[in-house]
Amino acid sequence: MEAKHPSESRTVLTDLVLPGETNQLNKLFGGELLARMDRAAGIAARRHSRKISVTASVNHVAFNEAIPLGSVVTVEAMVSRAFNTSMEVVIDVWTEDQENGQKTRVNEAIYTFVAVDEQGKPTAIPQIQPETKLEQQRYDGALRRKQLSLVLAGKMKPHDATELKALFL
Ligand SMILES: CC(=O)SCCNC(=O)CCNC(=O)[C@H](O)C(C)(C)COP(=O)(O)OP(=O)(O)OC[C@H]1O[C@@H](n2cnc3c(N)ncnc32)[C@H](O)[C@@H]1OP(=O)(O)O
Repeated sequence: MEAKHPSESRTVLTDLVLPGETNQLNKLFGGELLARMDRAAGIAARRHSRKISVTASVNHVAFNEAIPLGSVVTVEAMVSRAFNTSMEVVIDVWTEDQENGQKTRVNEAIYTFVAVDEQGKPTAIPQIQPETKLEQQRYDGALRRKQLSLVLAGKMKPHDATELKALFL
């Protein structure tokens, strides 16, 4: 399988924050944002793998800034690294000043998707070749994050997490 670039999976969803999607403070519900991020990340994973792709893990979410009612919110997702059957997808969330168009990065998240066949069995995917400096940084950190996620899920022994150990030794 030929390697692909992160930009080939780039997925951008832009939508408003409507009244039914906010809490008592008129800010966007965290769960609504998680759903938007999952949708964008799922499309990005499918664009990379061209296979059915399921969410295996939400590895990191930071709600850095609340998003007010009426905001224009852009969710941008891109595969940062592909392993055998799994992919790390990095998601950036932006709001847009509707007067001057200036964008502010308000949230970020990292999800893991797994490509599966019609029976739900994990299946091989193309590798990825980063092109930009940011893509290279995200690629380089992805194995460490994968190992952390697997250790936390009880699917890897801490002793086997070589990348994680390298941080401390
Ligand atoms: C788009 C959606 O929202 S889909 C709906 C929500 N998601 C789901 O319903 C998924 C339900 N879960 C599943 O179907 C299964 O658990 C799967 C397909 C995700 C994984 O199946 P498993 O039997 O655990 O497969 P397996 O152990 O072979 O792991 C497959 C890959 O996922 C990786 N993986 C599994 N769990 C995790 C985790 N918690 N964190 C990071 N990576 C993980 C493995 O390391 C492996 O990666 P690799 O092949 O690239 O090295």
